[in-house]
Amino acid sequence: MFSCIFREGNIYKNLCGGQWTESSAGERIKIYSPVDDSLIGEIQAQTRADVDFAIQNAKEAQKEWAKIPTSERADIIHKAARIMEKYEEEIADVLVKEIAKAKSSAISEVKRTVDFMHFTAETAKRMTGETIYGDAFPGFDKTKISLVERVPLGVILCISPFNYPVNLSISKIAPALAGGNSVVFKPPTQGSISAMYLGQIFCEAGLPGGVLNIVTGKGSELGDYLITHPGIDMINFTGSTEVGQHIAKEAGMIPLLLELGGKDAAIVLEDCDLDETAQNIVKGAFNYSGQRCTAVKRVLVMESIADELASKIVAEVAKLTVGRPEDDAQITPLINDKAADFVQELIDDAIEKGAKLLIGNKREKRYIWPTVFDYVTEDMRIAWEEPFGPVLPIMRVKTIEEAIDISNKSEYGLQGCVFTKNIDKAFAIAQKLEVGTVQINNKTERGPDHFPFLGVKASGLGTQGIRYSIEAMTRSKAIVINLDKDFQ
Ligand SMILES: NC(=O)C1=CN([C@@H]2O[C@H](COP(=O)(O)OP(=O)(O)OC[C@H]3O[C@@H](n4cnc5c(N)ncnc54)[C@H](OP(=O)(O)O)[C@@H]3O)[C@@H](O)[C@H]2O)C=CC1
Ligand SMILES: O=C(O)[C@H](O)COP(=O)(O)O
Repeated sequence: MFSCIFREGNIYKNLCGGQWTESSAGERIKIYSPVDDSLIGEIQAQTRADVDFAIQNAKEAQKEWAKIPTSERADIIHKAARIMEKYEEEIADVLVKEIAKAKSSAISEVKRTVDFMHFTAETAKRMTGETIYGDAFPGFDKTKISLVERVPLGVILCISPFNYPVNLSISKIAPALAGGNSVVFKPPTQGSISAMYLGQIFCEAGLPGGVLNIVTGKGSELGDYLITHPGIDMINFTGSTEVGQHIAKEAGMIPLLLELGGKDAAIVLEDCDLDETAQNIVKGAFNYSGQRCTAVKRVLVMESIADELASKIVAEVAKLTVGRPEDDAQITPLINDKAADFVQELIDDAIEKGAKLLIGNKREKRYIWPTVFDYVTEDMRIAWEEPFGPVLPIMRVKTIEEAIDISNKSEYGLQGCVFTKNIDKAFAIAQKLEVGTVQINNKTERGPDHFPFLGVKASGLGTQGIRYSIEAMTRSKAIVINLDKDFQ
């Protein structure tokens, strides 16, 4: 086997067709740290010809990979997970520099990814097909039997976002491979170096050449060529609603799994435990500086307890540390200037339209101090738009119906949460919220990773989650046996 060394100095190469490749145009993209603008490394700016090469290799390798018994495919995924543990510290350090994730969260991302891989390998081994007898349908009998198995879709294009470049990449790649597919993986440009370790670990684990192929380059330049390529059989994408909707328009008649933006609401009723609720909301809103699709992005609170909740939220927010990710600060610089400018725009709009600033509205370059507004009204952008940054709007409501109505008016439908001790009320609200998942007495969040995770409306299409992802990237194949009726 060729050596698994994916970098020379700080120049990173891509695993492609079982080789470590460079851009055929000889072009590279420099990756700088959002923390201090230092140069972290250079990735390949690949061309259309490189994409063709990756997809052609994926196509050929998939045929053989699908023939390998599931247990052997699972063994390779287990092995890759064990190898990833070896790189835990190194990958976490890259995440800290490349996407400004606090060190402890970066370590958690790697650990969660290792667990995800082991669970995927085990789940794949336990997935079964089914046998259906004809006699349940009028006019047929037991001589007609359908044997239904799940078969791979072929070549899966996996595209992941910057905020979890390791975990949200493996949450596509591992289930795709487990199901017998090959993969063309396009990591986020800011996040590529962290994501590139996946090529390294699968190479070390002995994954056959061509089964996993990495393509790097700017989505705005290479994206359309990838998503419309006739060699791609399915697209599994996590990222912004804007790009997700563009993919849905352009991709043609292939299956899509899209996990997009959100505007998750926390509905807070009078009888909740206010201390726990405030702590939950603050964690949910400000982890990784709010750069999570599942972040709590607005609070809809009953008027009678709004003052008390707001002061408890402010007390929790005041404890958050702002600083460098290597020092494990809770609020770290946003991913780029554009993101910080956008968050500042939403803050300025809220102030201009009369929201009451409770804490925050301080900025230094890409650092935005955690900001909370009270008395946010429906005419303000922050009531509807996803900041992907550390800003939390509080909207006061008079009734449960009003809270449900505001929650459902959003274009998004990822998650929602309800805080109350009354399970009957919680359940009734949960049933009315137009979202993929409702959390009762907990912040909105994706995990544990074997639960279904999905968005409705502009938040997505299809369902992720270990078993659900394997199902989404395989299809039913039926073979019907027609027995001789004379032997019945
Ligand atoms: N629902 C969910 O599970 C999640 C949703 N998100 C959402 O993602 C957004 C933040 O992530 P961000 O990375 O900025 O999202 P983007 O949509 O900007 O980018 C996501 C990925 O798509 C690529 N891309 C960009 N343009 C195209 C194109 N035309 N065709 C194909 N691929 C393309 C990007 O590449 P490049 O980096 O080179 O531009 C990147 O790899 C937020 O809106 C957030 O809510 C994030 C995480 C989870
Ligand atoms: O990228 C995201 O925002 C994730 O899908 C949410 O994951 P989390 O709830 O585990 O942070």
